[in-house]
Amino acid sequence: MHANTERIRIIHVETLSDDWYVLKKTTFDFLRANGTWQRQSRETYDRGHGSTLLLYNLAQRSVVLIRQFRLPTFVDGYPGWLIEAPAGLLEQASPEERIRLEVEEETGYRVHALQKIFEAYMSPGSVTEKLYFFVAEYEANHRITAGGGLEGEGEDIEVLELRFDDALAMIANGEIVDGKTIMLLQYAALHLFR
Ligand SMILES: Nc1nc2c(ncn2[C@@H]2O[C@H](COP(=O)(O)OP(=O)(O)O[C@H]3O[C@H](CO)[C@@H](O)[C@H](O)[C@@H]3O)[C@@H](O)[C@H]2O)c(=O)[nH]1
Ligand SMILES: [Mg+2]
Repeated sequence: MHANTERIRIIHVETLSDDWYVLKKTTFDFLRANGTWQRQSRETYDRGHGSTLLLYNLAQRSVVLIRQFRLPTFVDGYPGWLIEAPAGLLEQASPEERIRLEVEEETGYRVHALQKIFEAYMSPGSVTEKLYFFVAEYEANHRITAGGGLEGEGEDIEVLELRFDDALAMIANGEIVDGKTIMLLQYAALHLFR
């Protein structure tokens, strides 16, 4: 088989929207496994990469999550308030640097030792974004502000400290429907709270 890059020839890139983030339509020739070329076009939405982190406390068997309004889920017919792990877009910073700032801004907790666990494309058919996943232990006295996010950016974030078993049950009963948060809680069930 041909090297992967030899199987793709970009023909044309059109910017459909360039406002807050960038939506492009790319036409390309694709060499199929059977050796024939096929012309295709796909839209890609580029909002940069992001990072997310689960704060957990083993002794208390608890985690810290946030609740915030997410318009895309609202326009899809969901009530709109999602329970999530804190997360943020990288904006030129490193994933680790960014998540420390973001967790503090959103939850009020200062992050001490953190551990990178994996990276994942969250919606690879349409969105270019890759998310960097971290976990970190927290203690009550690591909380240095109320958190809540940046009012000037429209953020109005509620901080939730939950029993880990309740958080897991909320995946099963549909109260937690955010992909990154489900991945972090399941990682915690497999590797942290045993
Ligand atoms: N004006 C305007 N502001 C926007 C728009 N889209 C996002 N913002 C603002 O941009 C900021 C982004 O906040 P972050 O905390 O950096 O990112 P996030 O929205 O929490 O995203 C995180 O979670 C996502 C969902 O899982 C991830 O996709 C993303 O990578 C990141 O980790 C927020 O203040 C948000 O209101 C927009 O279209 N217009
Ligand atoms: Mg955020």
